[in-house]
Amino acid sequence: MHVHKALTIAGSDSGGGAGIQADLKTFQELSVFGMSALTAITAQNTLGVSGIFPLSVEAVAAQIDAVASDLAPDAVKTGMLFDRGIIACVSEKACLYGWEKLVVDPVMIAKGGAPLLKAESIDAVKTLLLPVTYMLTPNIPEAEVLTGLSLTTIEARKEATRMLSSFGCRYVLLKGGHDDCNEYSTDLLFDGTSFTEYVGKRVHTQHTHGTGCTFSAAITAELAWGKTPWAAVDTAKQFIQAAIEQPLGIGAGHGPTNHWAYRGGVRC
Ligand SMILES: Nc1ncnc2c1ncn2[C@@H]1O[C@H](COP(=O)(O)OP(=O)(O)O)[C@@H](O)[C@H]1O
Ligand SMILES: Cc1ncc(COP(=O)(O)OP(=O)(O)O)c(N)n1
Repeated sequence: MHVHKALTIAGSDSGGGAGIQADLKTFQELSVFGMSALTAITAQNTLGVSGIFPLSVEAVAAQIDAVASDLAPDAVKTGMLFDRGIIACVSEKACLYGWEKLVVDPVMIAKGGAPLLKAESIDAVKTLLLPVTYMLTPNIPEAEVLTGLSLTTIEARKEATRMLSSFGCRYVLLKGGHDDCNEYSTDLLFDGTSFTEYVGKRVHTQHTHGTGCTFSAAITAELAWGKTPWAAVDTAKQFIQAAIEQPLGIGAGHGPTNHWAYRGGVRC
């Protein structure tokens, strides 16, 4: 049996809906062996983030080295990286270990407003991380911060993906979840030449905590299986659509998505 393996470098969400927890649940659901390097611990639930405790660069580097030197991930993803030191460390390790399939979800701000990336580190994302990125998966506000453009039209979004691609990443997937007034939630994949749209019916729900983490983890899992970027995004889109359409309804605030839904639902 060939075991497909993926590594997530991200923060812990104690509430289990986003971060490392969402990534590992998604890997498991897609039959990928999940491994992790924690960047920070957050005290978090469906009502918001009440504490952030970053780990040292040494701690992050040691986890990555332990995994990469022995377990050779087929694909790697990043989530909350918090500061420039951790971004620089991930960039160095990507070069050192020759990661070809590095998915970067440029997590900046949690839905409740808590900053998960220091504002002064945004430049490091562009200069250190994007040149080693295989697929970048920004949401609309993150793409606006990275490009300085206002992304209210489809033409502006295409322009933003072109600009992001010029920073060095191979593929850019601009997510449409924040396009709230639209009946559909459409994601745009740019391969350096052409665009592919992934369209999902918008679900009117407050249970969207961790959508970005779950979506990028599903893409990473499919890449670990050796799927093309287009096929990986297609499966991930089905995964996240099911996870949003069949919420668990737990917690008093923005509840998590349902990581069991794509596979057929929760055990009763
Ligand atoms: N309400 C929704 N209905 C359907 N799909 C959604 C909804 N919200 C987000 N998505 C999808 O979830 C994925 C994550 O997108 P998004 O929520 O924009 O990311 P993030 O969590 O990083 O802000 C995308 O495929 C997006 O289209
Ligand atoms: C530890 C941690 N990492 C990332 C996020 C953000 O996740 P995301 O998928 O963008 O979901 P929302 O925060 O937007 O619901 C997080 N909250 N915590």
